[in-house]
Amino acid sequence: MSKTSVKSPPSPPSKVSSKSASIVSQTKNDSDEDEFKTKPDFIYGGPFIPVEKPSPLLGTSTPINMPLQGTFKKSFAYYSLIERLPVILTKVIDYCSREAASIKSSCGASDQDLRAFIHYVSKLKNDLVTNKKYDLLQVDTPEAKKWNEWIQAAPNQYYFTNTWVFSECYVYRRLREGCELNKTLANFDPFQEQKSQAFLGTVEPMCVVADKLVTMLPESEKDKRKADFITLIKICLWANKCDLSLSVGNQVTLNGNETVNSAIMDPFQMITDLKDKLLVDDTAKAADQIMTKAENMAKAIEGASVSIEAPPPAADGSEEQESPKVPCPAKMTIPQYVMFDIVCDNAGYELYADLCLAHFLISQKIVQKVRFHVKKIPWFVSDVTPKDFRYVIEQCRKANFSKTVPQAPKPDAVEGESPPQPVVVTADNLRRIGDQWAQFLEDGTFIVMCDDFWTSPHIFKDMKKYDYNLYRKLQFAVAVMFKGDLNYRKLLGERNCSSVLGFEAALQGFIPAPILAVRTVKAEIICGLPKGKWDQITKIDPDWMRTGDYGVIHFCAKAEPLKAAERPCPDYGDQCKGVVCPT
Ligand SMILES: O=P(O)(O)OC[C@@]1(O)O[C@H](CO)[C@@H](O)[C@@H]1O
Repeated sequence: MSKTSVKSPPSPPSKVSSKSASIVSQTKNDSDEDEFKTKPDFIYGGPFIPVEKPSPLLGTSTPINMPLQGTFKKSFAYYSLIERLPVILTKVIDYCSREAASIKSSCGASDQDLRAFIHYVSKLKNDLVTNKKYDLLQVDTPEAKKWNEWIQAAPNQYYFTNTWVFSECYVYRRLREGCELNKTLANFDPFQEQKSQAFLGTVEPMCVVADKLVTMLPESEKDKRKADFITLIKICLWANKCDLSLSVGNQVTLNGNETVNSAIMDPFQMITDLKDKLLVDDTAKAADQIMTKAENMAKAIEGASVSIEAPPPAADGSEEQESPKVPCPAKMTIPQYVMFDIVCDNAGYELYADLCLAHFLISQKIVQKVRFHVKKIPWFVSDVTPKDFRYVIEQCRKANFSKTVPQAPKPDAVEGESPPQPVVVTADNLRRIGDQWAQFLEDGTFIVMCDDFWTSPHIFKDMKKYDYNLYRKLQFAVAVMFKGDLNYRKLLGERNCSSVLGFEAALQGFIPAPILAVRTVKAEIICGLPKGKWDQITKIDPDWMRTGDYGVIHFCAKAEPLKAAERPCPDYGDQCKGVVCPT
């Protein structure tokens, strides 16, 4: 393991690609790529002599066991900070200038409001590319105060030399602050338009999936149920290719941006086609163990509800009964429902795939509820917010699509045999399942949650420390599925662990419930590979970890047992009326 120091002094990053050079050159004119010449802050009476400071950046990739950070110039973290994130911010500025009229009218914002926002984002971008020290947040909310505490407690408060995940999350949090500081823009989502466009570009595969999903919904026998469960997890996996932050806001299609009018875009075919790109496949284990655990949990809940929900008649024999008992979440050791949790990633087609899996789990009566964890604020361009969640369901309900693809005659067709029927894809089933999802949302079968923790910079092994309540909530789930690359990085602690390290060890103790990690590989961090696999793929394509072309599905069945909580329940606190609560 390298002993590289990560607490280096700040300096502007030294190397930029041609694409982002213009961004950096606004504030930087270093001619030497590897040395930084900076001006001293002030010299009494003397000339301003360039002073050589050692570069805090290193011309290497991330050493094993080091945190991912912009310090390492051959890493994707560095590339992302110097190239992707500035382009994403530039696109926000361009969008606000181009669409100023419509933004102003939909938000009720003035010219001045929008100008102030653009100015804020420009400064943010400039601070990022010149590796300035983080500014504290200015808004006065409890959540912003916490952010300021985290910033001040960070061992390194500079964009390139702090961990990549902290700097990226900080940028998206600041982008939000740019809106919060202007009342009229408080609900403005600068990525809304990109997300809507992305949705509309994937209606065809949605229709194909809907047509198949409806055949998977009627309660089926065990083997078919397991096979369908596995298929839907894989649909969820490859849906993670649709990520607008990786493409810096450009639209992505499932089949690599190819527009093929002569064929149907079939996500089920993709599962077969990409079989060799799935590097870890724990789906069979996950399906078996989740179904068994869910069954056992359902029995335990049934047993417990007899004793909790049916209080004995009043002692004096009167009709009056005690009020229904509410189990205290802090003391509860058996959940109230069999629940499957999804920590969502991208909106649009990826969320659609998650909803299909959720629908299947409910229809097969494997679980009783599905909780979707989404982001409270716009995040990493395409991450799901509560508004995006409603949008996807509403769009499915009113989708309109029809495509007919003639089929080529079979090569061995005999004379006079009628040609094969054309394949017709419509949105009929898509609308049906959309209606059902709206109903699930209304009756509480689907629950949307947006805890602040998901938009914090913390890795998941620290969840207990920073948000014990959320950790406790996750413990009630039969399993938690974490979607996407960013969640994967947070699961593995944003550390470049050995690629052969087992998934359970890589989680570093974060196992509130059995964990299913479903992610296409878009950053240089991975675990659970067979020995030699990493070298083998790297020889074929040195950039394979940045493309999203490969995938992993890990499952860790082991979980921390659900015991009475160490702390009082924050939901009820002093007002607790729970049967098991001692107060
Ligand atoms: O979480 P997702 O949508 O699968 O991927 C997010 C992503 O595109 O952005 C992050 C860096 O900006 C990386 O983790 C990854 O490349």
